[in-house]
Order: sequence, then C-alpha cells, then structure tokens
Amino acid sequence: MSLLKRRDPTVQKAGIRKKVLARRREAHEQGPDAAANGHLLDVLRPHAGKVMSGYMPIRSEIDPRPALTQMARLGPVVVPVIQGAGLPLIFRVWTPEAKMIDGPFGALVPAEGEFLTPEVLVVPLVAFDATGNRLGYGGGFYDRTLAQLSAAGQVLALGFAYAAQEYAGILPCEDTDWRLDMVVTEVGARRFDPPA
Ligand SMILES: Nc1nc2c(c(=O)[nH]1)N(C=O)[C@@H](CNc1ccc(C(=O)N[C@@H](CCC(=O)O)C(=O)O)cc1)CN2
Ligand SMILES: Nc1ncnc2c1ncn2[C@@H]1O[C@H](COP(=O)(O)OP(=O)(O)OP(=O)(O)O)[C@@H](O)[C@H]1O
Repeated sequence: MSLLKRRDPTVQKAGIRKKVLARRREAHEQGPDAAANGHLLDVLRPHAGKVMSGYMPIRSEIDPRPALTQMARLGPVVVPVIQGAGLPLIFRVWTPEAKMIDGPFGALVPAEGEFLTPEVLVVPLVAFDATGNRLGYGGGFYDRTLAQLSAAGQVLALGFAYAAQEYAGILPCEDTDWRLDMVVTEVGARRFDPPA
C-alpha cells in the first residue's frame, strides 16, 4: 500500500472496522449485554424526563433495549430514522409496545408517532478509543446528526458497546468526526476529557 493510501483516513477506517467487527461478533456471542444495560441505566436515570435517543440493534451490536424499556416509563425515548444519504437522522418516539417496521440497513423504525429532538443520545458504534473518538459504519449519519444537534443546544453523546470494541490506538479522525462524552460497556461507564 502506498504511503498516501495508508494516511487516507477513509482507507484506514475500513481496515479498523473489519478487525474490530470481528471482535464485536465474538463479544456478541458471549452476550454480556445484561451487565452493560445495568451500567447504561445508572448513567441514564439522572437524565429521566429529557428526550433520550436509543437505537434498534443490527448485526452484532449490543442491545440497549432493556435499559430503554425502563427509561421509556420515565420519559420520552426516541430511535433514529434515516431521511436519506447525506442527511442527519431524525428521531421518532419508541416504546416497548410501538409498532415497528423494517428501515434501511435492517434497523427497525417506529411505524407512527411523534418526531422529537433528543438531548441525550445512546449511540451505536463499531469502535471507540481511549479519547472518545468513535467509528461507525461509515455513513456519517451520527456525525452529521451530532453536529446539527450541538449547534442548536447541549447534547450528551454516550457510546454503548462491548469492551472488546475499544481500539488500542487513536482512531483516525476527520474534521467532521464527533467525539463521545462517555462510553458504557459491560465493564462500566467511562467519561472522556473534553478536547484540549
Ligand atoms: N442500530 C443502528 N441503527 C442505526 C445506525 C447504526 O449504526 N446502528 N446508524 C448509524 O449511522 C444509521 C444507519 N447507518 C448505517 C450506515 C451504513 C450501514 C452499512 O451497512 N454500510 C455498509 C458499507 C457501506 C459503504 O460504506 O460502502 C456495510 O457496512 O456493509 C449500516 C448502517 C441509523 N440507524
Ligand atoms: N457534518 C458533516 N457534514 C458533511 N459531511 C459529513 C459530516 N459528518 C460526516 N460527514 C461525511 O461522512 C463520511 C463518513 O463518515 P464516517 O466514516 O466518519 O462515518 P461513521 O461515523 O463511521 O458512520 P455513522 O456516523 O453513520 O455511524 C465522511 O467521509 C464525512 O466526509
């Protein structure tokens, strides 16, 4: 591979995705989701009443629905809906009883209900690092969404993942990549320092 290609973050990200996804699949088979949901609930509870976004898991993503089910009793929980390529996500109210339909990329979306703007976001991811950088599937959906929401007000971005999804180095980042405030895994919750 040429030096230029190695330094291209898009190329680097693709290689890291593949490696970390293999580890995520292994962790998913072990299924430490219950322990992670306990930690997630501890982090979310103080925010009860705020509009909070979760996600409907796809592939080997860790399942946040146990914690979201509890939070939906205390306040509005929303999940992402894709408007189109290159556009930020919008969010529709979810409850455990909501009628769900298939959305793009296999994630379920609510068939009906109000669209609300979240202040606290539980964000799915492929990889994270020790400084709060996040790598997703490459659509840039969460980067665009977090940029838009933070321009309008304060948001809290919480990554939810298996501990095995931590990348040992610093993830390659572009100017548009958004950093996480915290990450929650089966090991516990970690808060990242704000950028220097
Ligand atoms: N559960 C869940 N819901 C979510 C997301 C997510 O990551 N997880 N998203 C977070 O953004 C959005 C969906 N984004 C996605 C974007 C791309 C692919 C995907 O499969 N991409 C291809 C590669 C495409 C390419 O770059 O060529 C792939 O991985 O095979 C999946 C989801 C909205 N909802
Ligand atoms: N706020 C933004 N405005 C314009 N383009 C953006 C913005 N955020 C991200 N992008 C573009 O989206 C592309 C994909 O981003 P990236 O690979 O970081 O996605 P990701 O974080 O892995 O995916 P996702 O957020 O969907 O889970 C980038 O090449 C970037 O140029």
